[in-house]
Amino acid sequence: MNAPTRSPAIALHNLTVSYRHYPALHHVSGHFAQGSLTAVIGPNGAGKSTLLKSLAGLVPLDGHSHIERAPSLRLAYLPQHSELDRSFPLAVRDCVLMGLWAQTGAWGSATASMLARVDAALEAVGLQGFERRAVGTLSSGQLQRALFARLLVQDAQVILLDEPFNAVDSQTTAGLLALVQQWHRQGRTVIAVLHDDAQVKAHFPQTLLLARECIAWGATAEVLTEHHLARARAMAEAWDETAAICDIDGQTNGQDFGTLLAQRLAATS
Ligand SMILES: Nc1ncnc2c1ncn2[C@@H]1O[C@H](COP(=O)(O)OP(=O)(O)OP(=O)(O)O)[C@@H](O)[C@H]1O
Repeated sequence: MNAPTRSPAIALHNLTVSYRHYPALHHVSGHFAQGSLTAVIGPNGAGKSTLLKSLAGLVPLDGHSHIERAPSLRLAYLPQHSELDRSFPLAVRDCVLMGLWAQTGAWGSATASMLARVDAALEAVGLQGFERRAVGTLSSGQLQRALFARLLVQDAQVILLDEPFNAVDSQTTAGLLALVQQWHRQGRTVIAVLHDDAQVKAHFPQTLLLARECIAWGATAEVLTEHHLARARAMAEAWDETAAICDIDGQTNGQDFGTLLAQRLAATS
């Protein structure tokens, strides 16, 4: 199954990422079309966050992998909640202003127009009046809105969202989803890790289903089939957490991964 046919914003060539020689993601190839809106789904531990981190340039790729994108492409990344340090003493307005870091520089000061952009972004996410609040005092939903405001001021062409609606109530989710739709209409490329299949079906035209490798990638209705989902679950059950190497022939750590996987898949067909 192929990813969309519009020109690629980002192409993955045999993308493989390992942690301490243990493969979290392997041999993923395909592309995110420019302006596409893609959900990345899969079981826990499927490599979804690793994919986003590799796109953001935060983890090293294995030797034979390559991510192809224009060097000038501006990219914004929203990590998972659990990876944020909320104890850092930072006011909401400064947190959002960090989205303009490329323009302010590490020691530069914000101009009046930058502060106006920050305030407009805070208003767009319904956080006017919260400018001086410490981020550590915000609720989960308020913090996520502040982080979306930061994405707004970043004005990136590619936006990476890792479980953006986790621990967020339905009303806030609806508001944040409206922003995602707005980014899509503006022609930005949006890639979001999600766990809610109904949400994916309703709002995300493209889906990449991962189980450490690509199970399916294309139009959401064609990817979210019981066959593909069962295959992803079977892959997850067959994962060998102690495998020491990633081998393209399917042999891991001296064990016949292919035979084990075939048994699991036969049980689901
Ligand atoms: N920094 C790390 N060091 C070692 N192993 C890691 C690291 N980060 C992730 N992993 C491992 O890589 C695998 C893929 O993790 P990843 O977080 O990408 O999966 P995920 O699909 O996002 O999972 P979830 O749905 O649970 O968030 C997991 O087995 C995880 O334990």
